[in-house]
Amino acid sequence: MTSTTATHAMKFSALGRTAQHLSLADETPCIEVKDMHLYYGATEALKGISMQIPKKRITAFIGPSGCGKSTLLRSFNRMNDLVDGVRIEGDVTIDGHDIYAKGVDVADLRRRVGMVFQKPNPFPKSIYENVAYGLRVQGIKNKRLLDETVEWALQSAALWDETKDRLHESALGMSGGQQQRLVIARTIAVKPEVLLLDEPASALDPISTLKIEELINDLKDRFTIVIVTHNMQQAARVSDYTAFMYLGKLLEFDSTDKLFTNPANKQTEDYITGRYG
Ligand SMILES: Nc1ncnc2c1ncn2[C@@H]1O[C@H](COP(=O)(O)OP(=O)(O)OP(=O)(O)O)[C@@H](O)[C@H]1O
Repeated sequence: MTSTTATHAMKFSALGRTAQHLSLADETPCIEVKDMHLYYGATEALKGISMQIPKKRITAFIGPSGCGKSTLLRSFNRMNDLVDGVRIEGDVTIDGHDIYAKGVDVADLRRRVGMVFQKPNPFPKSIYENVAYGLRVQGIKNKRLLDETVEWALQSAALWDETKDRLHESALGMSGGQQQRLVIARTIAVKPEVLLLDEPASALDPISTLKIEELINDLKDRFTIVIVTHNMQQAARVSDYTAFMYLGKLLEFDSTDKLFTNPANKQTEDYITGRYG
């Protein structure tokens, strides 16, 4: 560690974690992005992004407002396709499959690559029907399978104990934190491979935020997780790897321990030490 980074970057104790000694070189890639450019009309929002997001790890995207974090995240399940005037160049593959290839079933892609947004968005239905929703869309009618999957998803989302006696009550009667965990349960009920989380805790109180962070940690053995967060302490607490973006570019991507304690890039260091943002 150089004297500059020892002075200015965070210390492990400040990260609230022990060192993991992870390295991207040892990981199996899940999402591979090659020289990706994304334009909203004439505005180039992503300027040649290349990265390999590791499988069954938690990767955080950090960077100042407007640097392209959400745009990059949304390109992994083609949510940007819904925006008028978007143009994309470059390649994105997930488990080796080009997700922008002709003939890709986008609905199936979005089942495999689930997404959770900042604001909890439960459907105005019962807790049970929220979680069963994706299965019903797939045509599954077997009650036992539905019951088992709903229980599994709610257990996985650390919500079963709170909901098992009120499964048929409206999801809209839950607290914001419970609603967000319900949305995560709904997303994982269809057994996706990848979970995209776009600032999933930023609308929640500190205790609900902590529960979401614990939940993300519990899920990481089963899913590849990518999380956008404004909260650097949160990135440091929950993620294995962190990508720092700035003005549409990926400036640094490394293990979270390395990026926060010994960043290679001066702009990364300025950002994580709060000099701009
Ligand atoms: N639907 C859209 N139409 C046009 N421009 C957009 C759209 N969405 C994002 N942009 C622009 O693309 C750039 C990147 O935005 P994006 O939301 O991806 O950044 P971000 O890093 O996630 O920001 P924040 O942290 O504020 O959410 C910004 O300049 C933004 O104004």
